[in-house]
Amino acid sequence: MSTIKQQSSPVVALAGARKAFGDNEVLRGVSLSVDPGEVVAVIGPSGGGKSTLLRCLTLLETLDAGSLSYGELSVARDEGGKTRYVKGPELKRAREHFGLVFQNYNLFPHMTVMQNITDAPVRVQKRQRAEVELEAQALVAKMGLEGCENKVPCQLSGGQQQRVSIARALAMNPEVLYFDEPTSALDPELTAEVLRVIKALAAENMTMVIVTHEMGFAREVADRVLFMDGGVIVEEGPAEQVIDHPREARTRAFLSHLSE
Ligand SMILES: Nc1ncnc2c1ncn2[C@@H]1O[C@H](COP(=O)(O)OP(=O)(O)OP(=O)(O)O)[C@@H](O)[C@H]1O
Repeated sequence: MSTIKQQSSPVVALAGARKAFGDNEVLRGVSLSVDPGEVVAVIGPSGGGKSTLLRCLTLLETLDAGSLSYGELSVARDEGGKTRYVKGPELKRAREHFGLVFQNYNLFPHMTVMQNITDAPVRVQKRQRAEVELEAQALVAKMGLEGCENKVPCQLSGGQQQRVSIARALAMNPEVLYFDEPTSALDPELTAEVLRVIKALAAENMTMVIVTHEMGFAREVADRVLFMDGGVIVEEGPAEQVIDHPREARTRAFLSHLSE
């Protein structure tokens, strides 16, 4: 858990987010603001809208209504109950604010570990290859992946692949890193190594929003826990409150069905 809190504007701010798929209203007025260095865990039952929230925050889905900004950049504005997005170079700039780590790693299968990590900084950010490779080498070490540099994903364990995908996201120098159930495809021993890496990032004050079913991990790492159900944030606060002493009956009912 990060201890140093800075007084500055939020890294990301979402307000009044609404999203429906046909008749299915998946987000029904969600607001979320994340400060620099803050770690937010999002928990809740299946189908509650957690992944859709992340997909809207990362511009993989568009909001029907509501607004979204990254730092000073207003990415999407609510105009009379309908969301309008920035376009072209501004949209591209918006994408540079965040990184996303998926449940199933989403690595390029034909590329080596180093190529997976260096591809986007060189190709998208047009940075110098030599400088990017130096940084990538440091990320490989930080993720405990020494010796894997020239391997392709199918030669790695799931835990190693997920650590490559974290390194790949960090290589873009994002201001906030989003995780969508980063360990749900992993066996328990491989889960531990990925959680250790995320905890180390939290200790370095990396701003993160983590959708997770791991309650013990959420308790340890999160400054704030959001409980989402039915497309709304039902309860929000420190882990001691939301996980250990939930006030809301819906939160209590969900947690009582989980084994840690
Ligand atoms: N692209 C889509 N098209 C249609 N319906 C969708 C789409 N994406 C999500 N949904 C629906 O939105 C609802 C919320 O799904 P979402 O994946 O956001 O929930 P979740 O809380 O992340 O659940 P889980 O913990 O199971 O991943 C579900 O009813 C789902 O079927």
